[in-house]
Amino acid sequence: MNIIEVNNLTKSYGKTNALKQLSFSIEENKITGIIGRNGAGKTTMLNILAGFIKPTSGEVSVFSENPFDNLFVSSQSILVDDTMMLPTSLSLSELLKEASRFYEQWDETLAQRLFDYFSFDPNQHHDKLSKGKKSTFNTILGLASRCPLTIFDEPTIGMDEAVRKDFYRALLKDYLAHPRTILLSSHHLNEIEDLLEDVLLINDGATYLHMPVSELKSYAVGLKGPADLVKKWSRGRINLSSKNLGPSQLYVVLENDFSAESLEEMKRSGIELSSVSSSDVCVYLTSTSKGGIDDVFSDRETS
Ligand SMILES: Nc1ncnc2c1ncn2[C@@H]1O[C@H](COP(=O)(O)OP(=O)(O)OP(=O)(O)O)[C@@H](O)[C@H]1O
Repeated sequence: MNIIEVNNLTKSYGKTNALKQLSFSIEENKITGIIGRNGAGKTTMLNILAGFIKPTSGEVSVFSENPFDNLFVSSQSILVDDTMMLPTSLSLSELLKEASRFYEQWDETLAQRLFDYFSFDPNQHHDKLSKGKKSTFNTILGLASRCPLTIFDEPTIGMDEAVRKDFYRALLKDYLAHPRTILLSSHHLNEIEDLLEDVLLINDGATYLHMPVSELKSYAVGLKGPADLVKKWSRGRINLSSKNLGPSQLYVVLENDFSAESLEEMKRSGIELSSVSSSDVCVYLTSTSKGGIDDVFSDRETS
């Protein structure tokens, strides 16, 4: 069953089109990574799903309802991000108590265990927390709420590496024990890909790709070797990235629609094949140039 249906969703801010005819659907009880470059429209889209922003046009349905300003949708979903506005007059322990009153499926024990594990002071106030601690507290709300739709928009901002790992682990363990629909936006696909079932790649306000992460891992292949040979195999193929590795050596990343026989033949002819991480695939697919940052320096290097 689809919990989210988005059709031709557009959101404009004056002349800026943050979302352009975005369409996708999300199945119940899956973890989907929301991936995209800066300014792609991820936050705008997630805020529309949570009912905080009204679309300019198009259709959005969450739990079969229009999410905008919808009490049912807000009781069944939570959006965790670094702009969460929590009452400054309440202490952290009072905030947890308030959350337990609002969210039907709130897990008191989990909230308290995570709170203690991350060494929070119950009398501390949210607005006085450091950036990383604020993010950590917000993720406790996200996990313990056990909302059927849980949205994390770049939840690890400011967290150190150990806390990020702990959060991902806690998310996975809790999800396995209590499956629900989770959307997780991040700029670090390499860190979260093992958690994900699907990836939704947004580029310039539109859906670029929506597929199981396992498929994304084999989406592309890297070819390195003599330039003439690499060029021969690249002919007529979709080239995602290309880099000169010296006067006669070339590295290209191609969409991997080669047969097993072709890949074997390439190897025999002296081409080195390599896998391309799903994170790199997303970067290449959404890049405006084939050579990446190297293109900025290309004329200087050859002059
Ligand atoms: N309130 C706003 N007013 C005007 N423009 C906005 C507003 N919010 C977002 N935008 C614009 O909409 C586009 C999409 O922004 P959005 O924050 O959704 O992208 P994002 O993918 O979350 O980016 P990032 O990865 O950098 O957080 C950007 O061009 C942004 O400048």
